[in-house]
Amino acid sequence: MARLGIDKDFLHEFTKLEKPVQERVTRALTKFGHVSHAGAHLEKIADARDPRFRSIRISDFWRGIVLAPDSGDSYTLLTVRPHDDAYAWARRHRASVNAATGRVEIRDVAAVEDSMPALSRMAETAPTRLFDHVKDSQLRRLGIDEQTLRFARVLTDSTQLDAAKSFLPSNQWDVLFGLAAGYTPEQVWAELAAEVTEEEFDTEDLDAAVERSSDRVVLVDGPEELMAIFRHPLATWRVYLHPRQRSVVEASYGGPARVTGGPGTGKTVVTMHRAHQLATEGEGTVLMTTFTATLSESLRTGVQLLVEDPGVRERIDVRHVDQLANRIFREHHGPPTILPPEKERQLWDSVVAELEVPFTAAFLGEEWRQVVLARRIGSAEEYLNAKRDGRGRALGSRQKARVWQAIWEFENTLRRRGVWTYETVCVEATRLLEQRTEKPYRHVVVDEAQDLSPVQWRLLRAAVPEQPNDIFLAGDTHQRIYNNRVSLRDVGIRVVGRSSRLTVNYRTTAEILAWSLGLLRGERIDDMEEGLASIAGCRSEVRGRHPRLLGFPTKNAETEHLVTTVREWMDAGVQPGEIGVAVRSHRLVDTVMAALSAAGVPHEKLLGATDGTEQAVAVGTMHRMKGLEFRCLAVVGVTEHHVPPASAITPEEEDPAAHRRDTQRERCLLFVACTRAREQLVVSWHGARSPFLPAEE
Ligand SMILES: Nc1ncnc2c1ncn2[C@@H]1O[C@H](COP(=O)(O)OP(=O)(O)OP(=O)(O)O)[C@@H](O)[C@H]1O
Repeated sequence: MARLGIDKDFLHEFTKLEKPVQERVTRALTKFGHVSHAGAHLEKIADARDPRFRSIRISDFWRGIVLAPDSGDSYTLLTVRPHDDAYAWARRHRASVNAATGRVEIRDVAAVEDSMPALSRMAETAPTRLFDHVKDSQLRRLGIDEQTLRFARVLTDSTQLDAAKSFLPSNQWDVLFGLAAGYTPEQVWAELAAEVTEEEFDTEDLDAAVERSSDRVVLVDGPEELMAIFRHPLATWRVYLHPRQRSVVEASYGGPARVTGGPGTGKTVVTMHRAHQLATEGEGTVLMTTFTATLSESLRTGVQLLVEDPGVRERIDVRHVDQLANRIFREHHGPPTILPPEKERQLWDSVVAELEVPFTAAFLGEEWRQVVLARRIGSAEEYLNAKRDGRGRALGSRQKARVWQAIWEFENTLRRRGVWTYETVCVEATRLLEQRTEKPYRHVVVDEAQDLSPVQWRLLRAAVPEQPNDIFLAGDTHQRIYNNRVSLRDVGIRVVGRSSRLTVNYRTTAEILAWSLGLLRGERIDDMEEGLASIAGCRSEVRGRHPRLLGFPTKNAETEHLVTTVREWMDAGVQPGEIGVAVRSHRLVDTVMAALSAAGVPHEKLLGATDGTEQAVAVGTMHRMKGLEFRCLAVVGVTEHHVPPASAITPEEEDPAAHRRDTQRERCLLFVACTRAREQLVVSWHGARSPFLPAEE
């Protein structure tokens, strides 16, 4: 029976085809998958560059190009194009097997040949060449074949290599990119070797190479699987993991492990696959968790898509961390009466007034969370001796005694009234779990780890016994958007020696990523292990438009322009659901919604997770944007005094450390918003621009 494979690049192309063409493709391939003599549907192409290319009829006007190896029975769809274009593609491209990885690769041979004469001429007069420092034998060992070798030898600078990204085989381009970026051949080999076995590959056996190429070809078992892939083509992660991601997913760890990486590097994808893997191993229930309801909702959708076996799916419990605390609490005490945040603030105010302590309610609330709860302090003595890292304002012992008095009064009032805050529910649930010998979970997998608070980490630690593969966490401290900071070590989670970093961004173009990274330049950001985190090396290999920065005299002019931009995107074929508008305040959400309404543009307020299938432009606060992505994104109202808003920043004179921390958090929030854009980003303001934006260029 024939096996159909779909090349990853085609899935990206598929999303951009018009609906009727997509339907034709699905129909043609479903028919193809049904017959036992699949070859019967394929036609030889007389002048194809690669004799193993065949064409498949999609409609009168459209053709697909399929790779049909000489032996074996697997067929891989490489591209679908208008008739003439498809044949032209087949005349330019060739498939081969990479000697180092044993995987299939496709290259535009004609483009390599066309660019050689000019590059050779330039190289003749250049004093040095890009790869002078690397021997031929080293390049060959890294999988560079003869044609790419000749090409690499005439390169004189890295912009020429950048331009070759679109036509060289991608694995080989990656190797050259690494070497040009200053990595030694050994370092590049170490990256490759982590992904492949030390096996001799038969570079003629394309069929075996297709089987090995799970990073670029998905082999489809039957029409239903094919339909599922085409229904969610953007969920390419469902079927593909980069080998580096796969090694993180499949590793066995002696204890807690974590993966870090900049935005869009696939951390969420990795956590879902990790949960799937652990649930498949079947040692017990996997808790998959994060810090908000919206995010856990999108994890749940992802898990449903990814995990087909209902038995395995049942072993993955997706819930956000406060939900877990609430569940454990209820099991023992029934539902808690929660004191809402504004009431909590009033309670602090009344404590301040009653005891006449010289501190603000905000200061006391933060001291309680970040010192008392975070360090599990239960007595005045413990508080007097406690480290107060990260708390700006120094306190003498008499001041500490007064703070403690206020905190004691606050906690005592909660007890007396029988009310709880989210934090105290979490603390109580942790106490209950610590008493249990039977823990509710065998594994815990955490996404967006940077935003969990110390009390939440303690809860998770208590929910799973300490053993191999107990906790797996993914996060990026550059994307922290709440005030929670933690030292993992302090909460009993040691990941030393079990940390991996992902560096390739799959979401955003290189232009958008580079510009967004510039927003954080110079910031010192912790790594949750008492050191500093680095985002160096985070890169995207997809090129696109530069972000557009636009200032307007008035808010009206800015929103009018936003409407025009959204219309232009839609006219260019972008679906409304693929467009997002991010703003800092709820009030601006309403303004933008009103402007889109008046213009008749379909839109909706972002309340929960979205997978881009809604037929409406998503408008939401920057906080709501976490974990999402949009093909085109406008970040609006990035105006002085609005980003950051004065209300979100502790005045410097009141507490310089808190001021720095708040400012950094707001900067990170803008960074998170901007890195949600996949292809196009527009950042605008009215009046003076936000101090976070680079000054006029
Ligand atoms: N190996 C891969 N090949 C192709 N696309 C990938 C791969 N891994 C991830 N992606 C895609 O990249 C995008 C970003 O992935 P994901 O959301 O997991 O990143 P992240 O690191 O969690 O991002 P962030 O921290 O910004 O929320 C998604 O569209 C995902 O489908």
